[in-house]
Amino acid sequence: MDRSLALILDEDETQRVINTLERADRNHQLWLRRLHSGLITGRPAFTDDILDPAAHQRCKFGLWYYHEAAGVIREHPHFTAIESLHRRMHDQGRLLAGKAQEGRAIREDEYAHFMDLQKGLCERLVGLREELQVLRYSFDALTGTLNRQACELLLNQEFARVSREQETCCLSLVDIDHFKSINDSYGHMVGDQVIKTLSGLLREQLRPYDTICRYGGEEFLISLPNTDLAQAEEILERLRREIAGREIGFEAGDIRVTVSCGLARLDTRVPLAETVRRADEALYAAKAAGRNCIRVAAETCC
Ligand SMILES: Nc1nc2c(ncn2[C@@H]2O[C@H](COP(=O)(O)OP(=O)(O)OP(=O)(O)O)[C@@H](O)[C@H]2O)c(=O)[nH]1
Repeated sequence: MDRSLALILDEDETQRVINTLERADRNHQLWLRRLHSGLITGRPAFTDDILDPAAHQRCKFGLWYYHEAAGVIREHPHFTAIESLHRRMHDQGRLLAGKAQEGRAIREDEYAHFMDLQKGLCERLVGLREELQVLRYSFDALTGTLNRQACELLLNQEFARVSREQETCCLSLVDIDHFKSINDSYGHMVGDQVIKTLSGLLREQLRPYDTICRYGGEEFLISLPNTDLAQAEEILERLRREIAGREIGFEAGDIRVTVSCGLARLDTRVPLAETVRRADEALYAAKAAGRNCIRVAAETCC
């Protein structure tokens, strides 16, 4: 899964992008059928979206690619590769159509080149669609944040990136305090709404490039890229204060919640699971210290 997609798209937006991509693909298949039909029947009546030198921009697929496709997927490697393949395929298709119209024979290698470009384009479209489908099932149904499976995938990518670029990154586990008593007092439905409201607060308070995922029932894992421990502690402290100061309004009354946070610097010298374990230990220490506070894991000693 591509990290940039996961950070920017949400579930509805992902579905919308998948729908427009599928429509563009269907339109491309229709275009391909018309071209082949003209080549095979010997009665070619090719239209402008085949013969025009700018046909790759004027065909329905081109209109999707150049005008409609959502901004975030434009950066994706599959998406950028599609441009060149689609344009070159149109160039080659125009050559084949021109020959057919003039009654000239199409060489085998000319046709094979066209089909290679079409195959490449098809592979890239399938690849992009598969990534979006994976992303579609990566969101937690209640909160709309990433689910645990997606989070583990992203964290592995983050781990590789941080190792490669020698960047600093911190992980934090954030857990609602005494959540059982909220369920017990107000019922599970209200408990669910508290979890949902908290995830909204996390998104509101954190930076767009921070990753938030629902790691367990009332527990969130946050990844803070490009952030050292002191900065991360400051961010979490602001977050903790903001949450403790908010009243969440329900029919049953206003509810205040607090959170405890365990924080650890991502250490690329040890497996990723080790950093998550240290963050979890720090969270346990925050609970033991009375809750509504942050504890920072000691650095790994090697
Ligand atoms: N409403 C709701 N409750 C959940 C969900 N997932 C887990 N829980 C409940 O969350 C509660 C967590 O309780 P504990 O692990 O004892 O923790 P706590 O009461 O928050 O206490 P501390 O973490 O020690 O402050 C359990 O009662 C779970 O049933 C969920 O998705 N919705």
